[in-house]
Amino acid sequence: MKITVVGTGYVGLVTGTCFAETGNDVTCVDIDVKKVEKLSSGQVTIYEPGLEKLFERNLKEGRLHFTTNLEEGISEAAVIFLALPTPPGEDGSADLSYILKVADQLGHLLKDYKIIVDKSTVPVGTADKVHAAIAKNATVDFDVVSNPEFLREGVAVEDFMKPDRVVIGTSSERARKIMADLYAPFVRQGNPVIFMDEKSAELTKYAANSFLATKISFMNEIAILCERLGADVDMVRRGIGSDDRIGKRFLFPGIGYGGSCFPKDVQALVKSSQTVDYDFRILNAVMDVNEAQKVFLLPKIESYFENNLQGKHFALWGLAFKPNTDDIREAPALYIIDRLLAAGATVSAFDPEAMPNVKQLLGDRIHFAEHQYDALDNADALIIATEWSVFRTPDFEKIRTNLKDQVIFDGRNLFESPRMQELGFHYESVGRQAVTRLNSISK
Ligand SMILES: NC(=O)c1ccc[n+]([C@@H]2O[C@H](COP(=O)([O-])OP(=O)(O)OC[C@H]3O[C@@H](n4cnc5c(N)ncnc54)[C@H](O)[C@@H]3O)[C@@H](O)[C@H]2O)c1
Ligand SMILES: O=c1ccn([C@@H]2O[C@H](COP(=O)(O)OP(=O)(O)O[C@H]3O[C@H](CO)[C@@H](O)[C@H](O)[C@H]3O)[C@@H](O)[C@H]2O)c(=O)[nH]1
Repeated sequence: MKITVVGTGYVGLVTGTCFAETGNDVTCVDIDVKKVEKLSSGQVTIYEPGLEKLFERNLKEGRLHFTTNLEEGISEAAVIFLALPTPPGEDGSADLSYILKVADQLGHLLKDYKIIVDKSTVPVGTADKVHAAIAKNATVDFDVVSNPEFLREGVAVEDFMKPDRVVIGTSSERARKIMADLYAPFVRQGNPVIFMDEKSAELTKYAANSFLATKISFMNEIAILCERLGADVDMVRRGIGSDDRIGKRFLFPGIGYGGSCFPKDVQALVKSSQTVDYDFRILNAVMDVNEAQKVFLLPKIESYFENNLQGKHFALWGLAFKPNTDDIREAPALYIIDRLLAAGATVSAFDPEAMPNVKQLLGDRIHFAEHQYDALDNADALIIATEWSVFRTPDFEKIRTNLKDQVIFDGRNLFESPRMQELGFHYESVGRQAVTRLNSISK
């Protein structure tokens, strides 16, 4: 099938590449000229494990094309996916201007029946708005379908190729058949395509993200209780996660959820609720807890250094909002850095992929280390903000000798507390009791 993806960012590039991989002829359209040039010349513009190989193969075999020209890009397509940004507007509700602008243009450009698919995360009622914006100028028949995307960054290819489910919202029988054909290769594993109306599909996406964010904020509050009551959140997590009704996943406490989706989508659902005169109380609490959680380590750090961070130097491992991505949108590490700098401290950071993005944002306000161990030089303490695999089994001897003082604040619970104590560290984490060194080995 010939398909077009409008918007070749994270979701657009993965969507286009994966549809090409299943034999479709895919044209990706983007207004970013540099991005289109890079992609056309074979350069993948995002860091996503497994994507490059698929991208190169499909580009070489002629199933992937890139253009900045919308008219040319959609001319032969049967299905047009809109994978455009829906950032928070000034009041926190989803900004639909990117989507509606393209919808408006499409109305002028459609020459035969096409399906226009909202792949972006959009509030309930957007399919109707997109339909109206196209219909204003269109002279041919078309359908608008809601097909939200559930991929996670870092495992995006796997999520797309083997989805837990595909949600397709449409009231058109014609569109339903074409969408079912398009997704047939992805649901061979027995996972379902769930057909529903457009509004339910739109709400499903927000409900999924908001529910997952709720799980995280809930566990972060349990972690606080664990610390105060003398319990261990790892034990509690295992204890409740073994109940199938609760499930093992997304119960990891930490320093808050970040990324380009949860923060904006939870906020957008709260705003949507307000438009129908409903105060979504649980989600307001989820957001409050997350705000506090992003800087959860700060009071621990301040207390250790007796409320004086002036002149202190910190090593920071992890800048991306989670491992296996270079994405720093709403990354908790950035909030920690801000607070440390404001308190007069300095920071030397290391991240396997995200440093170029942070450099663009912060310039020389912090130091970027060549290697994870270089970041430790002369540091008063190590702070861990992202659970990259390379941080999980470090050379503790190197940490000990490179750090000025053997102190670790771990926002991702990477290590076992008793072991850290044996190794001679002062170690504080999330939802577990702080341990202090048995034998202090200060330099
Ligand atoms: N990033 C994720 O993990 C993820 C997962 C599921 C859903 N989503 C949702 O998918 C949507 C897209 O997210 P993203 O992270 O891919 O965004 P992104 O910012 O990475 O990419 C958007 C792309 O659209 C392009 N663009 C903007 N205006 C355009 C126009 N008029 N014509 C053509 N291209 C245009 C931009 O240049 C950019 O390349 C959002 O609604 C997001 O909430 C994101
Ligand atoms: O137990 C957990 C799991 C996750 N997180 C944090 O939650 C955030 C989001 O993580 P994750 O969901 O893995 O990343 P995203 O790539 O943002 O994916 C989410 O957002 C996407 C965009 O809407 C959806 O498509 C995905 O289904 C949804 O998982 C990150 O900051 C994680 O550190 C935790 O703190 N504890």
